[in-house]
Amino acid sequence: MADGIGEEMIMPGAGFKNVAPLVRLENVCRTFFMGEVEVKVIRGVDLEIYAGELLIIHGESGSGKSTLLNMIGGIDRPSSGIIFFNGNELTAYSEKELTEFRRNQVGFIFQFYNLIPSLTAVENVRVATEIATNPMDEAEALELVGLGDRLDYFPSQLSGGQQQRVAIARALAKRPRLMLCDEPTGALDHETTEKILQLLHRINKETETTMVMITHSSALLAVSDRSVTLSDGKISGGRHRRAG
Ligand SMILES: Nc1ncnc2c1ncn2[C@@H]1O[C@H](COP(=O)(O)OP(=O)(O)OP(=O)(O)O)[C@@H](O)[C@H]1O
Repeated sequence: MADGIGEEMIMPGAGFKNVAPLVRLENVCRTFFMGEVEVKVIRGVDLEIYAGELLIIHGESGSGKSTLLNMIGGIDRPSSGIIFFNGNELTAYSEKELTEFRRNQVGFIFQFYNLIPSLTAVENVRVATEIATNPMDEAEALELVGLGDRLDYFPSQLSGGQQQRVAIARALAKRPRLMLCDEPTGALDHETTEKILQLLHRINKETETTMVMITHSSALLAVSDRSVTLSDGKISGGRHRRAG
């Protein structure tokens, strides 16, 4: 067994031990039907995510990482099992409550930035702030990601890394409790990847926003608080950063 890998190591790190989890998954399963064929993608996941931590989810392609992230973010619902957010049973929410939850509590960042081409950077961020209850100023959010001088640029006038920064600002501007990042650097070159991951790490530490991220980057793994591995629809192991 590799150093630091094992059942005991998927428990939260030292700084997170004595707090109630922000998110708790209990025996979560997700099955899809392809015609008559039943595909069991997530097969009994128990997981706790602590406020302020940066958790990495690993796993081979097709292991169910995005499916799991989507259920945590209220984009999708489990076929069975329970998810709690901040002590409330997310899986019992109505569609309306789930929409409110996504709007106010969750910032999503995807591999492809999903910016609206006809809107400027500041207008793209406004798409999120307009419907959030306690947003930050759009310019402030863009300032935080290093784009204070690009407020009026359209996506086509920005590099891939800058477009992802706009997407990060859009997620951050809602002041979400939870940021969910699904391969946020999947479309970027090595150098830009490092910069975006550094930015996300800085945001996690400075704003204490809880972050769950699917990434293959070993650089981020070194500084993340904890990682878990998804294999065959279950959590098969993980590790957390050692103190010191
Ligand atoms: N809506 C759906 N309908 C049917 N099957 C689905 C659906 N969504 C996901 N799946 C299946 O679930 C499995 C896991 O998909 P998922 O995208 O969660 O994996 P992943 O680990 O994120 O993969 P990757 O690293 O390649 O992005 C795949 O076999 C996929 O085909």
